[in-house]
Amino acid sequence: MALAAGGAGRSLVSRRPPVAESPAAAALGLLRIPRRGLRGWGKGGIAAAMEGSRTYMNDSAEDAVGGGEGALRSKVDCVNGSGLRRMSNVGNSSNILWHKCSVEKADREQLLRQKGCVIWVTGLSGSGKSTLACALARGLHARGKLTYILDGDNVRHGLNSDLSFKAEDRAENIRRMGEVAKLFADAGVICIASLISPYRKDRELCRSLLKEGEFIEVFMDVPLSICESRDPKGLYKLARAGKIRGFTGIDDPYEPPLSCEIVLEQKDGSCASPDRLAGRVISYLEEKGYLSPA
Ligand SMILES: Nc1ncnc2c1ncn2[C@@H]1O[C@H](COP(=O)(O)OS(=O)(=O)O)[C@@H](OP(=O)(O)O)[C@H]1O
Ligand SMILES: Nc1ncnc2c1ncn2[C@@H]1O[C@H](COP(=O)(O)OP(=O)(O)O)[C@@H](O)[C@H]1O
Repeated sequence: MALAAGGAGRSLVSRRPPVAESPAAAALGLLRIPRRGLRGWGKGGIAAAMEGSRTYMNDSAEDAVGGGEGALRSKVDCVNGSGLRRMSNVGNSSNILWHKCSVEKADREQLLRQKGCVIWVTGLSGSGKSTLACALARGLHARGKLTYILDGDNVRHGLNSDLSFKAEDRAENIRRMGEVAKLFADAGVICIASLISPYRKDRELCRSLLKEGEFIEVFMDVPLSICESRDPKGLYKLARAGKIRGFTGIDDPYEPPLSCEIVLEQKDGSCASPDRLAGRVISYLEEKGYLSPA
């Protein structure tokens, strides 16, 4: 339960032992719970401190105030900011509170004996993204690693079914995929996101959601002529006939990465098998330590 300062904050103060404010904590908008105990702080002063610092108390802070040795450690945690947190305004969401849990990414990674990350596969339609994603999932599964594929086509069947292929909808499609992929990585899963993601800035935005090294961009570097000759869904044919407008590579741009972690090149007469391509990505993961526990 998160209690807001003001009305709810005041009622908390009147029910609970009081909390002190230090200048540094005030500057950070945090409240400090003193080691020596919680007696002797006037209700009015506490309420003023809470209002002044726009600080809020969550469950763990309330538990910490409950007393005992264990609680003292929790109180120190509160000082460090794990118990007391600031309300945020994010986008159109106001007064929201990040709730932290003591079971964290590293714990899940220990359990799974791997590191959560995002393998972002980008390329033209027909470049082999989905095929690579499957080969990769198979290869990693065989090694006992937990993966999940977020395929552009598939996610457009549900979560992203409200989005078209115009530029702003593609951007939103990619942003949502990036956010979902980030959640999977946080779960400790090796998330394979496979979508055209044609615009550089949208891919960069997704990269920026993750920690350094956790976003592994794989470019399916396959010439349009090969993709078009494959045309497994007949979409290029329809696009050339003007029956699909804004088709990537035909009348909508694809911006290849300027620098990315892995380039899987396929040229006429030198197409490595999907398993071989997947093997290159697996070797990269091994080298970077993603297949071992945190
Ligand atoms: N206009 C247009 N341009 C490109 N692709 C189109 C279009 N219309 C439908 N399709 C089909 O949708 C699949 C691409 O979806 P994505 O979510 O990966 O696209 S994007 O990242 O938002 O650009 C893509 O799948 P893949 O062939 O697997 O890439 C196509 O089958
Ligand atoms: N490495 C490869 N070598 C030869 N053909 C491939 C390879 N990878 C994929 N393909 C073929 O190319 C076509 C498009 O592959 P797909 O994975 O659906 O591409 P995308 O998801 O990028 O649209 C399919 O017919 C698939 O069998």
